[in-house]
Amino acid sequence: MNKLKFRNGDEVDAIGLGTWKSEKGKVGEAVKIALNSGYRHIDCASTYGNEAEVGEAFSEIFSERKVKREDVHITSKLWNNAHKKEDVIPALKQSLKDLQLDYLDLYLIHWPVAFKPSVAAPKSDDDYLSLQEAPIIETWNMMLEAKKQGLVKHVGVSNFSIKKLKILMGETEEVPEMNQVELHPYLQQNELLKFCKENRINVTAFSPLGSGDRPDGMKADNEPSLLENEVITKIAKKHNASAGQILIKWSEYRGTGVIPKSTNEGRIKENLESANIKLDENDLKEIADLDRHFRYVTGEFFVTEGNSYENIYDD
Ligand SMILES: NC(=O)C1=CN([C@@H]2O[C@H](COP(=O)(O)OP(=O)(O)OC[C@H]3O[C@@H](n4cnc5c(N)ncnc54)[C@H](OP(=O)(O)O)[C@@H]3O)[C@@H](O)[C@H]2O)C=CC1
Ligand SMILES: CCCCCC/C=C/C=O
Repeated sequence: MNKLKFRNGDEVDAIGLGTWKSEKGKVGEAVKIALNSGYRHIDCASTYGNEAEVGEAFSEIFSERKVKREDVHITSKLWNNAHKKEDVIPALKQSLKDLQLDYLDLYLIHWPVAFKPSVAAPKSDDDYLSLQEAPIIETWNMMLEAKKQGLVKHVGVSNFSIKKLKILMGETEEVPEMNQVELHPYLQQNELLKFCKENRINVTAFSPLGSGDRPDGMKADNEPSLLENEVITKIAKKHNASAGQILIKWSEYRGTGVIPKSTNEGRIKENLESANIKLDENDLKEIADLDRHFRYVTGEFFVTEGNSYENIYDD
């Protein structure tokens, strides 16, 4: 499998397991199945509400010593209500406690959006902090402080546009090591990918299969299906593979990480096995032609009338 390399030489397997929407009562088993099947990259976040159960699974697997902690890359993310500088390290320590870990491999600022500390999901403009109350550079500096303290090995961001990366990079000496963003054939983000590559920022693709299990309130009417796209299904048939495997392999070809979510044993294993598929130039050309700038995870749930975050993505 392809690996992504950090600036200090550390590496992470391109394919990891996503855990957003993985239900309590299922997520721990999914993580254990993944680690026992060969996954060495797990994507978590405090806002997924399931880190404690993921932590139980880590504890069980690492205590068995069949998989070593140091061989697994574990990511978590700072939620939007902990951007104030005094809140960053306590939020990180809570994730470490829930995940039963001494350190994270990667900690990301989840969104370039700041809520008041008491707010989990904003309902009105009053629920946001202003840029003066929570300057992103102060949040970033605390991420770097967490790295200095050895609580995390690498730090990065998520859902950052080129414009927002440039603002951050203009004010810091240590630029993000990762940008985790939505990426799939309908949203190829070639410009962002090029910018990140030029600046040695690794990229991880989220919602690579189209995030079909989002709650209805987060879905647009008549969303296009990636898994049922006729080009993808045709290529899948040609390679005797599933549509999901083609989508995952395509991300690997582009040099990004990719973190498909599943709590189903068969699909967890199937997704990892996509590493064994080989796509040809014609497949890649046909998939490149599917780009249509379509987002599944729009960030609309952060928009309240009049707040200043209406265009999270600057596009
Ligand atoms: N940084 C950020 O802001 C974000 C990060 N993420 C991260 O990315 C991960 C993946 O994205 P997510 O939005 O969850 O969606 P995905 O694109 O990974 O899609 C998940 C859906 O696909 C199904 N599925 C999984 N494998 C297959 C397969 N081989 N064939 C058919 N269906 C399949 C899953 O069902 P089942 O479980 O039943 O298999 C689930 O319904 C998240 O879980 C999270 O870790 C996601 C969104 C935003
Ligand atoms: C309470 C969960 C809200 C999720 C918002 C979007 C983030 C998705 C995945 O990371």
